Amino acid sequence: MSIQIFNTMSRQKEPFVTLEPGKVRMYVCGPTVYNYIHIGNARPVVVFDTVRRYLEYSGYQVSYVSNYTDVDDRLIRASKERGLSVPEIADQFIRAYEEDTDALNVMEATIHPRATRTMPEIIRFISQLVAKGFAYAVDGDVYFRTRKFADYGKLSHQSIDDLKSGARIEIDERKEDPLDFALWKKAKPGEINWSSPWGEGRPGWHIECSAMVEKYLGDTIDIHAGGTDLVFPHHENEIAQSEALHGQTMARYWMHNGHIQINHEKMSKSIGNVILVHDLVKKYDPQVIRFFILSVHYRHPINFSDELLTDAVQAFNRIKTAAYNLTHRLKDETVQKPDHAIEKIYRDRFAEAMDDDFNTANAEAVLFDIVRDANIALQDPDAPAGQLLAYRRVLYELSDVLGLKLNDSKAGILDKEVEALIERRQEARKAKDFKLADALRDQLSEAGIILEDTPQGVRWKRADQ
Ligand SMILES: Nc1ncnc2c1ncn2[C@@H]1O[C@H](COP(=O)(O)OP(=O)(O)OP(=O)(O)O)[C@@H](O)[C@H]1O
Ligand SMILES: [Zn+2]
Repeated sequence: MSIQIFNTMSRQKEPFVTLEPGKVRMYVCGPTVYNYIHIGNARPVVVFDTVRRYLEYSGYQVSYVSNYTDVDDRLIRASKERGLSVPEIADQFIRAYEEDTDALNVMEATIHPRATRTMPEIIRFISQLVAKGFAYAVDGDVYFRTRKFADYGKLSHQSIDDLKSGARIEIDERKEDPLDFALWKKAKPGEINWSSPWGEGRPGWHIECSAMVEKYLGDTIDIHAGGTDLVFPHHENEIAQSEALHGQTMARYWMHNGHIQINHEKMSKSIGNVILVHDLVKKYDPQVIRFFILSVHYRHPINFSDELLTDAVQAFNRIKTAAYNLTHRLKDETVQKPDHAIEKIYRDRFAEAMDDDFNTANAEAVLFDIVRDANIALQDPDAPAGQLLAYRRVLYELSDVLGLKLNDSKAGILDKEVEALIERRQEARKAKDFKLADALRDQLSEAGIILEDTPQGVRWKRADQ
């Protein structure tokens, strides 16, 4: 079977066929860099990094572009509040983004363009839209003439008239039509700005992406991706701008990840219900966070809870422990030849899961199949080394495709994870949820952690120390 991708445009899975054989051009809408990223923002980063890794594993050469939106209203507001310039704020949070995504083992993008460094291309793009009659300038602003683009609404499956009646659109006297959206915004006094044929100003958010896609990947690309909140209006507007100008399909496959929610509400900076990656990595191994994000199919929502993360600690620990035990058992072996037939079984199952619209939940289940079978073999003192070596190799290989690092120099659970589990157990006891408290004690004991309740609090040690 070939790779199948669920395309938001057609609302169905389609066989993946690239524009150019063996090559993938992929663009993922990146963060607006005015704050730390939360676990919701981390989801598209991890998911599409995994898509990229799997495409490369399958033999494609991938050009992966992900932008930084480094100027917009929120950056301007943050700059005023903190008395720093917009580029200073952007630099700070680009660094923070790099740190967080490095921790999550996200591969470096082929190119990470910044909107503010793409200004000549953005201005030229807008000028060409004006020249073609798809945009008009009013008093220093420039708007896109939405109704002139006949396919508007095709990605979000809405007609222009539905949009008009349903939309929360501010009435703006200067626009010809309420559906028109800004390509260029006139600068307010003292605001950061760039010179343009329409005066000093800055670009709208949507046009940045159209210009960066065109500059770095071309008029038609293979995959365009982001969170599902970007379908409308962001991606709809990108399509309108790019297809109006180029007269050809902007992207062949549109992929959108579901949201991470808290209490069934989207995690979002504007609501304030966020859990920052920056904070979460202090409590959990970043590999566990990545494992957790991939444990659900990317299109499904995830209702975030500490409980899910502590389950992930436990589950990921089983994989690391098996990897450690295999390495330990094989360390005196001189046999170099793995049992290829065994490797193939799991590789095929893994490919079947990932070919089916990147079903990482099923792909992780294949890792657990390996762990289960390897643990059985490890119990057998006569298990052939070639078999154990195959388990070890395929476990590492497939974990690596998911971007999961199995550091087997030290088996098991990290100190900070033990502390997170203990903290949760204390909370459970305070809430008189003794069932959960006991379950957490069992979970820790399975991971080789012994708890001792003392008048000074909980002490813990490792069984093997
Ligand atoms: N709760 C979430 N779950 C999954 N993806 C999300 C979530 N919130 C934002 N995203 C995605 O994160 C990426 C970065 O977007 P951006 O920096 O513009 O965040 P944002 O939309 O401003 O976040 P917020 O909603 O918190 O303000 C986008 O692809 C967006 O779809
Ligand atoms: Zn975009």
